[in-house]
Amino acid sequence: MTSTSASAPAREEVIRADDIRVWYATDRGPVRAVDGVSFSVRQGEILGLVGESGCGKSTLGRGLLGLLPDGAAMDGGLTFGGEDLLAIDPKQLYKRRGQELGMIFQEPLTRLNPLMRVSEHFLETLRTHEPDLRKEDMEKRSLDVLRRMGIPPTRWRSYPHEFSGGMRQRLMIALALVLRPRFVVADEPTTALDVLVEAQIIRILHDLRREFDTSLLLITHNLGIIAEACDRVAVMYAGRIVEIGDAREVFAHPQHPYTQELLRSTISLSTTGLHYIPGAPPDLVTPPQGCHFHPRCPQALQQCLEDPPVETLDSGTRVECWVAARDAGLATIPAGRDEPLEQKELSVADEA
Ligand SMILES: Nc1ncnc2c1ncn2[C@@H]1O[C@H](COP(=O)(O)OP(=O)(O)OP(=O)(O)O)[C@@H](O)[C@H]1O
Ligand code: NI
Repeated sequence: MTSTSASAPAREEVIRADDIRVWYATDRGPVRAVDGVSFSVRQGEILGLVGESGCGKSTLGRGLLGLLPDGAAMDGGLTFGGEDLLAIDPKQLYKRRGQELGMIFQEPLTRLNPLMRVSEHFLETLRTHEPDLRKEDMEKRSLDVLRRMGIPPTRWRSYPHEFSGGMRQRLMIALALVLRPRFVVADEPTTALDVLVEAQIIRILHDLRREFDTSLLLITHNLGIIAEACDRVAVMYAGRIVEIGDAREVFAHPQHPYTQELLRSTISLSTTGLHYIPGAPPDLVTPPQGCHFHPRCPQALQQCLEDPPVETLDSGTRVECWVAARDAGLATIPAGRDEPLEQKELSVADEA
């Protein structure tokens, strides 16, 4: 099913993020939604991005494409197809590279114009980004992508409201893919869809990779989708990527306590529904010092009040955690700092 990136030959990096930060200006001060994130995505690779609500996943995805809303600011290094994009105003990025960058949004209805037919959506998109294409070629290419998404040519002149929710989502995906982007961010493409559509979308994502070598950042709450669709997975917590590695490896041997808790909560929700991660992600105006997860971490030590080291293990997994680094023999914790941390937040949440 899923091809493992481990056995595939090393491939060209399509996008590389270096210490990316994104913050929103608010009355209370800056919300540090993405707080120093580094990773790359190779050609044809599907990287999953998971984490609880409010951890900064959508902000990161939008930042990579230059699609941040007003009031957001970003810095750090960003390379796309070898070109250094640091110098480019993030807001210009989408205009310049829009054809090579695609975004599949969470809520298809708000992105489709109810007054425009399917045909007009496609032709307008192609005219904007590939004005030299002949109209008949635009039509041919659009119909081909629609067919792949399971939308028959007879719907070419339909309006968005004539489609079911699942079909509209596929319409959105087709619209993003008609430009044959090299890198696509899909933000919760399967939320609110039934299992059948979900399976279909996963298949389409695989087709896409096979045919066009598209690279994908797939944002989802659904760890099942990550397991089925992704080569690698990045786990985000409070603006940081706390763990990133081969998807199978991370699922089999999660290193960060947050990843472990996330996996436990998913497994038990689908069986007994008993386990959840106590507490909630922090306010990103004033995140906790040291490891941002320490107030909720069942394994937290005194040392976790200091910024955790970023270590790459033999398995290739990169993890940001004192306990994981110590257990791998990559960090020593000073005597006296290895006592468990008193967990006020956990006991409060457990009583609730
Ligand atoms: N326009 C905005 N202005 C101010 N703060 C914002 C804005 N958009 C998002 N945030 C804040 O930034 C943080 C990260 O939000 P983001 O939507 O990126 O998280 P997420 O991981 O995608 O969450 P979800 O899983 O719910 O989609 C949150 O604390 C959120 O409240
Ligand atoms: Ni989001």
